[in-house]
Amino acid sequence: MLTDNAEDQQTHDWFGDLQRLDDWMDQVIDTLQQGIAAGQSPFAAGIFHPDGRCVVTAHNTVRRRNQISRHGEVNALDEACRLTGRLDLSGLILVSTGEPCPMCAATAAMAKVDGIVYGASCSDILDAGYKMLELPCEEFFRHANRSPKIRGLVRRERCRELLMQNRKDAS
Ligand SMILES: Nc1nc2[nH]cnc2c(=O)[nH]1
Repeated sequence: MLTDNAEDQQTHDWFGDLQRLDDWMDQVIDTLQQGIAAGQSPFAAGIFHPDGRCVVTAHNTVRRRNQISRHGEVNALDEACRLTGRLDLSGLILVSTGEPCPMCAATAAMAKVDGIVYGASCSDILDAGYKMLELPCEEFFRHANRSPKIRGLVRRERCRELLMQNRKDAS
């Protein structure tokens, strides 16, 4: 049975807590900047409890690993599964500096996350020269049998700026 405290944590209105969403995105942006310093593409993601606690953050490692699927979101989801020992991440929130592409959205759906928060939009990512399948995340989930709560454009200007400063064709 849940204690009162645990119940509070489960029912916390993270979706409407704009300060919390900004704080989460700031943590993920720090990880993105570590990725850039390590020569990686400007994307990162994290997995959080609704009560605020961070399970993990991870940046994109496509270049370092030479693996096309190593997007920030997939790395964070994989690592959260490893750390928690669960393949079912229901109750947790995926926070990403960029709108999840269909591969990342599908991985989030498989992991059953309760929510997705993203910064830069699909069109911001394309503007910075990163090709993605042009299917907005909300559109993807309209066709899926699970629908996490989705909150986009959190710290969008900062996430977009980091994309534009690290354009794909800049190197
Ligand atoms: N959302 C997202 N889009 C990308 N496009 C290229 N890499 C990435 C990534 O890691 N995340």
